[in-house]
Amino acid sequence: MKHTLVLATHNRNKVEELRGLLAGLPLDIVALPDVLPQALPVVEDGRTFVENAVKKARAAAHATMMLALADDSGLEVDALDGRPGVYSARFAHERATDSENNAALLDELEALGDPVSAAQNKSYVARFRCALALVDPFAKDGEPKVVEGACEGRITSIPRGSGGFGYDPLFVLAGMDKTMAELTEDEKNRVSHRSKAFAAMRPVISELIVAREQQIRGICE
Ligand SMILES: O=c1nc[nH]c2c1ncn2[C@H]1C[C@H](O)[C@@H](COP(=O)(O)OP(=O)(O)OP(=O)(O)O)O1
Ligand SMILES: [Mg+2]
Repeated sequence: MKHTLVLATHNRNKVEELRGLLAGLPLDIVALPDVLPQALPVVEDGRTFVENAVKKARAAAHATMMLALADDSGLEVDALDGRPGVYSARFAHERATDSENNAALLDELEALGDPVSAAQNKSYVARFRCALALVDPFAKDGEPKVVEGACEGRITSIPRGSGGFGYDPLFVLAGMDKTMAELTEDEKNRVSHRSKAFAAMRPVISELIVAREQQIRGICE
């Protein structure tokens, strides 16, 4: 039996990556914009990635009555005291594109000093963070299941690569001489903050599927 899971995101790149991560689970996966014609009025005003992920998953689960998985993620730069953080998607301005955000990030880093030389040193240390929230609209306790993952690296002032999305071309992976945008989708899905969070989410989803099937068998018997 297949269960339906809605990906509570309007970001097509996340949909693609999450589909790859969910492969092998007995799920029919749909993206929120494909099942709801209008965007849900979710204000991403949480103080943490977890709060925002829970808001998005709850809204999608209640609007669709499907099992909903949401992702809230972003970039933390040590030299900027953890910014852009939860404001990553709107770092340049409220409706910013990825390239506007990347330019805003480099502008801020440049204001701190020469980015090319500083990229070699600790001040440009950064990490991607991801919170994933799963909400089952039929769960008795109504509690979301939440996991987190992070991926360490540093910011380079010279963008490289055409894969991925967001800040990927500026993010050099720790221990590798590659930006996240120079990885294939499969490679990114082995190292990213999203994949690390998902490694903790996969068993949670599996257990939920087993529990649902037991429930259904109970009703049928
Ligand atoms: O793997 C990633 N590679 C590069 N950049 C990334 C990644 N993961 C998140 N990011 C950046 C993009 C965006 O500036 C922000 C996410 O913002 P976030 O609100 O979670 O997503 P979003 O608004 O694009 O879609 P939605 O809220 O509908 O899920 O962090
Ligand atoms: Mg968002």
